[in-house]
Amino acid sequence: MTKGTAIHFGAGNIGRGFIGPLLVEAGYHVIFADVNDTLINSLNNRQEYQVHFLEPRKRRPMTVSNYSGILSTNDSLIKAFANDEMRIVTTSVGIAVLPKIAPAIAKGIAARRKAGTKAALNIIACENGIGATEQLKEALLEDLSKEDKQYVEKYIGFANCAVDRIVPPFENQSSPLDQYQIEWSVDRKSLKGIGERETLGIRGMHLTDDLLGFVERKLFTLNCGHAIAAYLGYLKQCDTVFDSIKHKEISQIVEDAMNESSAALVKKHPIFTEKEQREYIEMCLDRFANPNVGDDVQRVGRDPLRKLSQNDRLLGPISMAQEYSLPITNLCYGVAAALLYDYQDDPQAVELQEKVDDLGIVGTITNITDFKQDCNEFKAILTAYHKLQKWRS
Ligand SMILES: NC(=O)c1ccc[n+]([C@@H]2O[C@H](COP(=O)([O-])OP(=O)(O)OC[C@H]3O[C@@H](n4cnc5c(N)ncnc54)[C@H](O)[C@@H]3O)[C@@H](O)[C@H]2O)c1
Ligand SMILES: O=P(O)(O)OC[C@@H](O)[C@@H](O)[C@H](O)[C@H](O)CO
Repeated sequence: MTKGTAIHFGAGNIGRGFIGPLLVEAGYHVIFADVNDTLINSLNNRQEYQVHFLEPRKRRPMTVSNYSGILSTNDSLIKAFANDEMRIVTTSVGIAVLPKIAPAIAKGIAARRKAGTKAALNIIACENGIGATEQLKEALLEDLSKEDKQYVEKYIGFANCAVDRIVPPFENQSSPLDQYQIEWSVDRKSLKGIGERETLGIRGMHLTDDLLGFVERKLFTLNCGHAIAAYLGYLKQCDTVFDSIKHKEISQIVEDAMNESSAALVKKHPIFTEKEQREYIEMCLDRFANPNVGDDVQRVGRDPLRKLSQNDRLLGPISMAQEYSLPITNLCYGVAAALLYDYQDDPQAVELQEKVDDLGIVGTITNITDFKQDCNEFKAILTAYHKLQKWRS
């Protein structure tokens, strides 16, 4: 049964491997919008692709069809917004790219209002980060007229979400995509056009009134452990997270850091019990140690400055633990390992190391973390940094 049309910005790993397939399976025609014309041409030429599951237990690949691809700069995309059948807009472009796609969405909304479309449209940014959809909304409101803003209030929902599926990179544009586990938790109260008990009819989408809990659980547990495994693995010259987690001393720090984060998380978000968090950590460790997922440490560690930002997976759990005066030693190892990340093909790693060269490590920790030099967190990061320096020598 057809449910209408969806636009998904970013036809990369998570777009084609997770969100796109769920929307197609739910009965939407999905328009993938991307800046990469080779990718768009390849999608349009193939008309279908397969998604392979990398779980240890065998599942049949899924065939994805009922989609089309369009360059995100193409004006036809704006026209597509005006269509009454257009019901959902999702993104997975990377959180820093959201301001770049905001003008196209703003133009699309203006076209929808001018066409007199009264059907609700929901926008969900599926990025790793807190409040990604909110950030997108703020960026696109700048481009809207007063009438468009009134229209937004009435007909356009902007819902934050937590999105979890490890989708490692693939070798060439036409390769099947591989994936592992699902979570797509969406803020129920921000959606438009659905009743109290309704859903958007997307299997695997979980509507919740406690979204922040799900976002922080995912970012501060899974992504936290994942990033620490990547940065420590990089120091030991590991190619993948799987290789990294085989090192006992790495897996111990990763597990202990996730435990430190969890101890604070269950206090802040009592919707999760300690037992559930223990099981969640087990599930994360199983996923990191899955030999079928060849996930490069460079993908998982990408953009270290973003990962070292205040509310992200490394400093976020430390602040949360500070609120309850809980231990943070292993989380500080994670921060220190990130500070040592010097992969030359990652522009943020290069910028980070230039900062260390300019300010020294003490100045860099101050600049990035805002911790005072005499506080325990600062000292723990500095001590860990000096210990981890020896790993690469
Ligand atoms: N891969 C995962 O395991 C995973 C899981 C959960 C969440 N995420 C999040 O999903 C987002 C995307 O991750 P990914 O791994 O799919 O990255 P990716 O690099 O594979 O895909 C990003 C896509 O966005 C496209 N893009 C870039 N700029 C664009 C623009 N201006 N307009 C339209 N498209 C543009 C790129 O061409 C690319 O195809 C990130 O925020 C990431 O944190 C990834
Ligand atoms: O996408 P990033 O750079 O925020 O984080 C890298 C990985 O930790 C991430 O992509 C995970 O694979 C994903 O979040 C799992 O759901």
